[in-house]
Amino acid sequence: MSHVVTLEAVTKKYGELVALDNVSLGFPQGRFVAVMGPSGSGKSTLIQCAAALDQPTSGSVTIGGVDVGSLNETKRTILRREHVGFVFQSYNLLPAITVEENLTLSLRLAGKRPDRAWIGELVERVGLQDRLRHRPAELSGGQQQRAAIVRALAGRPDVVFADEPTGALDLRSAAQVLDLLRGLVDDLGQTVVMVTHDPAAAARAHDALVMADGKVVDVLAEPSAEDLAARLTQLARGGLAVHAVGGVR
Ligand SMILES: Nc1ncnc2c1ncn2[C@@H]1O[C@H](COP(=O)(O)OP(=O)(O)OP(=O)(O)O)[C@@H](O)[C@H]1O
Repeated sequence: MSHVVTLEAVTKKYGELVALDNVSLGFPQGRFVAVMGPSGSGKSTLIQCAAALDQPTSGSVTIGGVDVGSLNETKRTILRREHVGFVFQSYNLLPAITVEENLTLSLRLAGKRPDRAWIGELVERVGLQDRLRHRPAELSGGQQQRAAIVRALAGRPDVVFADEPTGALDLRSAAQVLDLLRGLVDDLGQTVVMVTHDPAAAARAHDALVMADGKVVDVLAEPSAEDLAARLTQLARGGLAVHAVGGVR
């Protein structure tokens, strides 16, 4: 199985605090991977390092075959722009421009010509054809998040990192966003890595990676919400038994 992003022995320290502790894993091409774990377990730090937003203290990260540690800041920015898409809990659409302009802004700033046919296909997939000329504030939260997903995919990234993408949404909108992410993986072969606190959301992923104390302590293939909730409860009580490893190395 080829990996879009690989971490080898990645450690991230903040002073004495070890936020990531010698983590080695790969995010496989065309899989939807959820990252779960108690607060402070290192989920955000893992994603920040895996997405080249932050540098590990030691170890290496490879994105699309490129060793991130070998790049200077400018080249890292270009690597992120060309290979990585981001979806945030708070959508992060610019309020003063239309939805359509938001979808292509970062491509245009990078001097790229947006692929209109591809973006049109994505817009249709997320059902926002009649919302393109509106400002983001005129859309519901679910619609704004669906627009943010189109924006993340507009440049055909190798991997999309989604940080609590359903955290601000009601149940129905959250389900639509999760269906959409899963469909992008199953139908288009997109690779998606999603941080979530919600076992039901993580259960829509192919694999769920469970973190505790800066380590990956479980990888559950085709996880159920019940199994994940039980595992998180166990971790909250201090249990660290290591379970069988599935599709994510
Ligand atoms: N910039 C920073 N400076 C100092 N400590 C940090 C910094 N960022 C994270 N940490 C610490 O590193 C550890 C891991 O934090 P991280 O944000 O990765 O956890 P998390 O699992 O994403 O938590 P949450 O679910 O609450 O968002 C925590 O102890 C946190 O306090």
